[in-house]
Amino acid sequence: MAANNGEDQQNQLSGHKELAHKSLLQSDALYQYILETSVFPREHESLKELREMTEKHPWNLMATPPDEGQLLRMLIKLINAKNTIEIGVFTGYSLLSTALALPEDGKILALDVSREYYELGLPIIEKAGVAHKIDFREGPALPVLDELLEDESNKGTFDFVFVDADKDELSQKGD
Ligand SMILES: C[S@@+](CC[C@H](N)C(=O)[O-])C[C@H]1O[C@@H](n2cnc3c(N)ncnc32)[C@H](O)[C@@H]1O
Repeated sequence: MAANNGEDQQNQLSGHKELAHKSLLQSDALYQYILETSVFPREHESLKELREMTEKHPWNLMATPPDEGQLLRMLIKLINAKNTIEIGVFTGYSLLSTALALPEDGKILALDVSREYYELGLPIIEKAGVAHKIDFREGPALPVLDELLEDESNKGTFDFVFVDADKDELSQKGD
């Protein structure tokens, strides 16, 4: 990763404060320490670019924080996931984390009611060379999941699902 200058670091610090509200950790200072010493040094340069672009968006608090992005990456690698579903893409931070963690022939069915959000991050995803792994579909996730469930041939084909939208309703589809 390229070394940060002072201004870059200042920008990152202001980003931490907003992201810390979503963290499981109760202490902003501890969260910031973890980001600086463990998360940011391991963050892929395309994820950094996407995160910094998203921080300027009025709905930036919707974005997956970078520590969770790394957890996703770890889980995907641990189970050797190949075929995944993501529900709730926004600008694509978790989607890009997943795409980077998957093998070259890995696939993500990515669902979001807004293509507009997805297209904000798409140029960065394309530059990272992983757009071919993504099948983005615009619209509510539930009908797509129902369709997948109806088709018996889909049984056992998905090995990882990240639900980051409408969790109450969609959790009923967890089986
Ligand atoms: C918390 S954000 C997702 C954050 C994203 N995972 C990231 O890494 O930045 C929730 C997203 O879910 C989308 N959404 C809300 N309800 C939905 C639904 N029923 N089906 C699909 N997407 C939905 C919203 O448009 C929004 O982009």
